[in-house]
Amino acid sequence: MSRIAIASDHAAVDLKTSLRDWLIELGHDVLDLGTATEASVDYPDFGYRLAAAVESGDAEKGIALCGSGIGIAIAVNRNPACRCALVSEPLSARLARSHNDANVIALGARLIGIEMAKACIETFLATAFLGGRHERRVEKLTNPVKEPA
Ligand SMILES: O=C(CO)[C@H](O)[C@H](O)[C@H](O)COP(=O)(O)O
Repeated sequence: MSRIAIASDHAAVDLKTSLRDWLIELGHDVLDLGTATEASVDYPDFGYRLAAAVESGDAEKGIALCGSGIGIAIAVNRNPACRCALVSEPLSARLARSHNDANVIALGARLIGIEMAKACIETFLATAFLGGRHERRVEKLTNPVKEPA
């Protein structure tokens, strides 16, 4: 089973710990990149750390968490190796994989409960990229065109 990196700021540390333990119980290889306590930290540091793990191949997929999920999603997406989708329900998690080939999802710990977070993650991990017409579009995300058609 491929490795999953998980990272959060202080606002999502409790949810991260619960999700990490749940994923390990399910048999996943989980790389916990912090934070480890409720002491206030800056979400970009953890978003960049998670993105670097995906970029290097240390992890195939990532789960990024902060209070809203917004800040850490922005941070992860600063790394061109990552396509991070902020999701709050499983349909978005499925579309993020099937259409966008997202390799990271972001969740807002102050906005969703643990059961919804688990449902999003299960769908994210179980859904394959559809390819086809979506391949061309994802390629344009990887290599942005300066003058779009
Ligand atoms: O990045 C965010 C908002 O886009 C996250 O929700 C952060 O977790 C949040 O900003 C942290 O806020 P705090 O008041 O410092 O706990």
